[in-house]
Amino acid sequence: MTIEKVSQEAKLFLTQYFNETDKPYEYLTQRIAQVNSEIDQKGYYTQTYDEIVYGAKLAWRNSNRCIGRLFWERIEVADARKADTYEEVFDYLLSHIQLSFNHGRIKPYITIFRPQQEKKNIIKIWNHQLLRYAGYQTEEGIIGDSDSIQFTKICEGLGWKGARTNFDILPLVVQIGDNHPQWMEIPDDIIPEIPIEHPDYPEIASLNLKWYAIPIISDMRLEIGGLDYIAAPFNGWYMGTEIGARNFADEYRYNMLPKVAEKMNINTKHESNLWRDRALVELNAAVLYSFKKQGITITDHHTAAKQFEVFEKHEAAKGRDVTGKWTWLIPPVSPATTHIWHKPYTNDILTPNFFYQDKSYQ
Ligand code: HEM
Ligand SMILES: N=C(Nc1cccc(CNC[C@@H]2CCCN2)c1)c1cccs1
Repeated sequence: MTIEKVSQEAKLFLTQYFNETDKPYEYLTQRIAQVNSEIDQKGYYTQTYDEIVYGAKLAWRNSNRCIGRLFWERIEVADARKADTYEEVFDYLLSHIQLSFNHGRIKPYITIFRPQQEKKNIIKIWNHQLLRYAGYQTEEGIIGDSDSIQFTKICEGLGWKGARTNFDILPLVVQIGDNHPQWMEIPDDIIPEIPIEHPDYPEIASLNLKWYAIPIISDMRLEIGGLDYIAAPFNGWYMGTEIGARNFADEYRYNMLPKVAEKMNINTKHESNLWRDRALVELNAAVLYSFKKQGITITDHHTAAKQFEVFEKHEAAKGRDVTGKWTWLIPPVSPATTHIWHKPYTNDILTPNFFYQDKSYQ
């Protein structure tokens, strides 16, 4: 991005921020003048804490694929822009896991490291999520999460050794500047995991399924006012279908539907008895039941859709259009039972926002 572009994006963001928070106009013109002189000197500018907080909230509100946006104003921000060493970065990441977990009452949280524009000691997080299971391709087939096979190879190449169970939590992998990446095992006692059981089908527990409590996305770029925060891990809480209808159900992932059907004693010979759908619903019910039993925040897809509908009403009341990506907003279980199925959304890309970025490894 050229420095003219940074200045233009800064002005757009600051104007939106000051207007939406009813700050006096002269404060805005002063801040824009200050930012422009800093950009003239350094080619970039430093945002205030309040600016990165509002920027993170706007990025969430603008996330077209997110059904959880009702709570966009309720996110806590850890300002990690001063972090400079591997020790400091790993410490922020472990704190993020613990503070967002909050003994099960999960808090939306984002940790923001320095922007790419600062050039020195650029921090890159190689993990897709801070908590995720390893995957291994073996002669006998796949062990663990097939989504992680490539990253697991990278980790083992860096010296990490997985136990080769279906649920090995991967190490944190961080790279500062052009230095060699460093990895760190996450201590067992801060990894919240939930064993999966079903209130009416006791046999399901014997599948020995479990999943980690918090999804913390750590490989997206947060863009605010022309600055690129390429390390800005953020979390919400899970929607049960993510685990029950995708992670456990996809054939190329844990492929559990045939096993769940067997534990429910339903015949799997003919698709026409909908054994796959019965297994899917009860697996999703088991995920929701198990999280709730352990007191861990989770939402079902019906509640999440209703909350999204309230978000749409709030935005309309503020005179703002809701942008969305329909194919991501509809849940993978019973999508047509939600209002989302029955209405169109425009997928305009606004900033601030979260974007995919090239993997730090290939
Ligand atoms: C508070 C509870 C939240 C829930 C229940 C929720 C739910 C979801 C779900 C189900 C998806 C689709 C994921 C998939 O299909 O792989 C999603 C996508 C997304 N969410 Fe949320 N979300 C929440 C909070 C947040 C927060 C706090 C942020 C950021 C500050 C966020 C940003 C995003 C983004 C950027 C995507 C798209 C990711 C991609 O394109 O791969 N969400 N959300
Ligand atoms: N509940 C969540 N789920 C979520 C959100 C964004 C991205 C993801 C991971 N999506 C990647 C997978 C793999 C391909 C399609 N989905 C999960 C949240 C994660 C972080 C904040 S909310």
